[in-house]
Amino acid sequence: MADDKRGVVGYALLPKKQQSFIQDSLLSLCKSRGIDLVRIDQDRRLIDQGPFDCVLHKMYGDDWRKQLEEFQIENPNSTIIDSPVSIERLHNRISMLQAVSELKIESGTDTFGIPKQIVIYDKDTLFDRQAWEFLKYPVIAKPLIADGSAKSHKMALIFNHEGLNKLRPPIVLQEFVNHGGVIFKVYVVGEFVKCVKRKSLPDVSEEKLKSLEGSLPFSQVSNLTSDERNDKYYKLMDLEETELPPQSFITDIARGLRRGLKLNLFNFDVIRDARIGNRYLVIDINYFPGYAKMPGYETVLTDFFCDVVGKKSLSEEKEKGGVDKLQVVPNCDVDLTKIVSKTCCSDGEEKEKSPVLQV
Ligand SMILES: O=P(O)(O)O[C@@H]1[C@@H](OP(=O)(O)O)[C@H](OP(=O)(O)O)[C@H](O)[C@H](OP(=O)(O)O)[C@H]1OP(=O)(O)O
Ligand SMILES: Nc1ncnc2c1ncn2[C@@H]1O[C@H](COP(=O)(O)OP(=O)(O)O)[C@@H](O)[C@H]1O
Ligand SMILES: [Mg+2]
Ligand SMILES: [Mg+2]
Repeated sequence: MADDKRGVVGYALLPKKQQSFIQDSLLSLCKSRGIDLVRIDQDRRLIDQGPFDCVLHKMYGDDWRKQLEEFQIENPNSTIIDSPVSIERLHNRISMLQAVSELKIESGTDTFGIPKQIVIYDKDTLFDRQAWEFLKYPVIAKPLIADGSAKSHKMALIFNHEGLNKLRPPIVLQEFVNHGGVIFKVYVVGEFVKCVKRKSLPDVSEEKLKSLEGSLPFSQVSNLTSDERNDKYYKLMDLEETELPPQSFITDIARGLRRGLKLNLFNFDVIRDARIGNRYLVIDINYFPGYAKMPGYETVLTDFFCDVVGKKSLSEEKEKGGVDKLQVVPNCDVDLTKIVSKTCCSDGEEKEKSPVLQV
């Protein structure tokens, strides 16, 4: 694109996402760099709107997917961020983490992987302890489907057999790994990678486990409100004291995942195994996460949009075209493993997240 021609990025986001992501500060920075962010009207067909150099979206469903396909056929030069097929892989907590297991990275002394886990489709298997004897209590029960619904975030820490009663398969049972109560969130925007710290579930000692009963439901613990964060229980875990993982190691994983998943906009959650100080476990990958919580998100996203629509980024402008252009990961045709469309974890009731975890 000639650098004097404006780039147009159309966005299709749910109202909550639009509110958090499309901030005036982002709009004006984009504008000053020759990019217009334009809302896609979801009451009209996508194909009747535009032109868009890029379509940015976090919308689901067959109809939307068809609209994107139609749009791409009519507008082959437009870039869709990201391909619905690639995004769908993240809607299943098993296929999501397979991408991590498939990664081959030379990592020196630090190692990475995923926690031991099993997918449970029925109650018989759930209560058949032999079927998952390789998992020791405590375990975390997660809904198999991670489609962004409130239900898909409802989890439970299971301390013993009694805690299984409230679970509703299909679920993933995953080994709970003590990690010092701090989680690392790694935000990826194209080639850009940023790792931040957030509070997580506290460790469960073997001693404590003996006295714990049944299960403990929780939801989106890393998104605590500031009141919850100041609660004396969470204050025990000192975020500042916790060292970040080595940046180059995290960047290698992030870039490997980006290529493996064929996605440009995602984040992943990493914990450091408290038993083995240099072992890192990826536990969750999210499409188009809450970027507005990332310091300087406006610059990072604006640079990315410039790359996508073929405009010079700020650093290129400064260096007068001296650096290579970033490559947007192209759309792909990944064959999805089994995707189940409905699931429920725990007792399925609408419970509030529990700010104070009595572990
Ligand atoms: O709303 P936010 O800003 O907390 O962002 C959520 C993410 O929080 P994070 O950026 O990782 O702290 C959140 O990440 P977690 O699953 O909490 O690790 C999800 O990405 C969530 O999307 P969805 O509900 O899974 O579709 C994200 O929600 P949406 O903004 O997409 O609704
Ligand atoms: N295997 C695990 N071991 C220890 N803590 C975990 C594990 N899996 C998840 N958690 C904790 O539970 C939280 C929610 O789990 P996660 O898989 O990230 O679900 P969500 O998609 O709702 O964010 C994590 O942020 C972390 O605090
Ligand atoms: Mg998470
Ligand atoms: Mg998630």
